[in-house]
Amino acid sequence: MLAGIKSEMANTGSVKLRHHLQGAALNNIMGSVFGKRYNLSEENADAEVLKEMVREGFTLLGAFNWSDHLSWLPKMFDPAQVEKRWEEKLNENDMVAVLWEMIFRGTDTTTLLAEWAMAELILHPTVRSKLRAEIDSVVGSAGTIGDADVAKMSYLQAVVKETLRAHPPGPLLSWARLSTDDIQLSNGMVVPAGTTAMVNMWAITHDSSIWTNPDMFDPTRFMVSEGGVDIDVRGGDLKLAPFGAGRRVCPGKNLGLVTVSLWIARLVQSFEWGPVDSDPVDLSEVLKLSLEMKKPLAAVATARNCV
Ligand code: HEM
Repeated sequence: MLAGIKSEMANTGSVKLRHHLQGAALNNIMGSVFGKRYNLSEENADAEVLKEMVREGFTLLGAFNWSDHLSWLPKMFDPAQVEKRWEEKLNENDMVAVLWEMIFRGTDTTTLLAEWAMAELILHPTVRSKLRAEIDSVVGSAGTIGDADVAKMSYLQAVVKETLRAHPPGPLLSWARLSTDDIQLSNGMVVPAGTTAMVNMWAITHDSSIWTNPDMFDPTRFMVSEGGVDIDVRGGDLKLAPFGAGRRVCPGKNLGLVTVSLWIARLVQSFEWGPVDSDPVDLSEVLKLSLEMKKPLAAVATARNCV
């Protein structure tokens, strides 16, 4: 990824970060699932097909589905035999689906989170230099950053948490859920069995009764040493549960957090980042199944001596 960014900068004078992140994300997941990696410095038909499948998967999953709202419909019309297969054991198609789900869920989420984080870092030079100072203090300006180093970087983790709060990649978690029983809420309301419910995590993470200045990008809110609070973003605190919580919590949450933290640390260590004057950073959002930057991030990345 770093070499690709350097080369695009040399050729065009600026860099569109998203496709570099998508390539790295795909390689990461394909490496974990199939032990396979692509050489992304040249065109690769397989990798392009996979990226297109991920894009299509998100569009389909986010599309309106009558069966989510009319619980009797699948009993009458169920071409994929979903109802019948509840009773069966996992077959080969199910296993393919599980592996595909990891590729599909693990690629876009990490890409988008890293893109949002870099956009905020470009807009906030003081946050960026504080992060750079932390990275340099842990590994030096040219040291290779590993997972163990990331664990020592509390400000980096705060930057990732603040990005998850400001721009949760799955703002509606998995969109629709169907309640199987009547559920009594703590405020006295009852959600009757058979209700389709959505959790709006974006609304929770922007609620001013929960967060001070929710529209401000401020990683120190998670720095205990600076008066902030350390929140477990992996489902332990519903104020900020960008991976969901409970039985259907994201199984890739630890991998996602480590991956994105490592990418951001390496990107900040390796390049000086700045905006493109003719193409400024725009934080407008577009909601697909995930929350994307409407205008993909363009930046100027000047290599430091460690690349
Ligand atoms: C920063 C990165 C990531 C974010 C923000 C994220 C977020 C989410 C969210 C919000 C859900 C839905 C949870 C719910 O409905 O309660 C989910 C589900 C899921 N995620 Fe992730 N995810 C990330 C990375 C990954 C990775 C790296 C993988 C795979 C290796 C992965 C695999 C899955 C799978 C398989 C599900 C479906 C779980 C189920 O339905 O039971 N995710 N993720």
